[in-house]
Amino acid sequence: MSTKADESQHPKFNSRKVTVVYVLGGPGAGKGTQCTKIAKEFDFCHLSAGDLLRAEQNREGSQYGDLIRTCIREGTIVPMEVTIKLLEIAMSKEIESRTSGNWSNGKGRFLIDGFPRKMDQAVAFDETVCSASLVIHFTTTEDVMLQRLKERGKTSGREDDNDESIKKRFRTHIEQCMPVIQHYSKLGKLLEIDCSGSIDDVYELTSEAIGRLLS
Ligand SMILES: Nc1ncnc2c1ncn2[C@@H]1O[C@H](COP(=O)(O)OP(=O)(O)OP(=O)(O)O)[C@@H](O)[C@H]1O
Ligand SMILES: O=c1ccn([C@@H]2O[C@H](COP(=O)(O)O)[C@@H](O)[C@H]2O)c(=O)[nH]1
Ligand SMILES: [Mg+2]
Repeated sequence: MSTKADESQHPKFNSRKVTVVYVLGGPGAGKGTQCTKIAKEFDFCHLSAGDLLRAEQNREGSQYGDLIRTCIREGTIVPMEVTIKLLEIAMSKEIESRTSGNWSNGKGRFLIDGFPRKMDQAVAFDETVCSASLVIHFTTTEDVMLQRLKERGKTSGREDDNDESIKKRFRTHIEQCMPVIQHYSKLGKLLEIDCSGSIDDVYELTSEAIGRLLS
């Protein structure tokens, strides 16, 4: 994978045709869980930045494998060029594969889960790939997130679902991700959803917000 930017067209996707929703929240807040449900009901493509990075980490011949592994274990943010390129490739593939279906004429809907995590990523993606229409921020306490991660860690096999990595991921969330959330709040694009309740309760609030966006 080359991270060389395509400078022929900026942004690559027109936000009037391609709807992008960023889904943010601390580690274990439930972003992936809610995105899976929304994608199914509202015909969104769900792209988890973390999942794309893990797949690239495990791809034979990837020059970024070691870098990604270290960042994930340490709870730090992978340089934006890598993550943005992975997202851009995944979006292009999805649009290409759906041109004969509901997404005709290059239209599309993307839930981008766990991205942008840092200000440089937010600015670069909005400017060069596609500007987000909405930013959902799932909020709850670290205690709730910790319990969810501990439970998930029993079976997830994720290298970062351990006490040491979780502590670092919480710190990164506060130091790097919160400024991104404040940025979108100032732009009037932020919707905060309390995710302390059950999966179904949180989904009710989330699906209402997505319904409003699409109406
Ligand atoms: N509202 C909820 N109530 C109870 N458990 C939940 C809720 N939402 C998600 N979970 C569980 O919590 C764990 C973490 O959820 P999920 O993987 O969706 O979080 P995430 O925000 O994507 O985390 P990460 O940032 O680490 O990828 C999972 O085991 C999931 O089943
Ligand atoms: O934009 C991103 C998103 C994620 N990362 C790294 O991946 C891990 C895991 O992400 P999850 O969303 O929890 O699956 C995250 O802690 C970062 O290390 C990233 O660098 N950039
Ligand atoms: Mg997740």
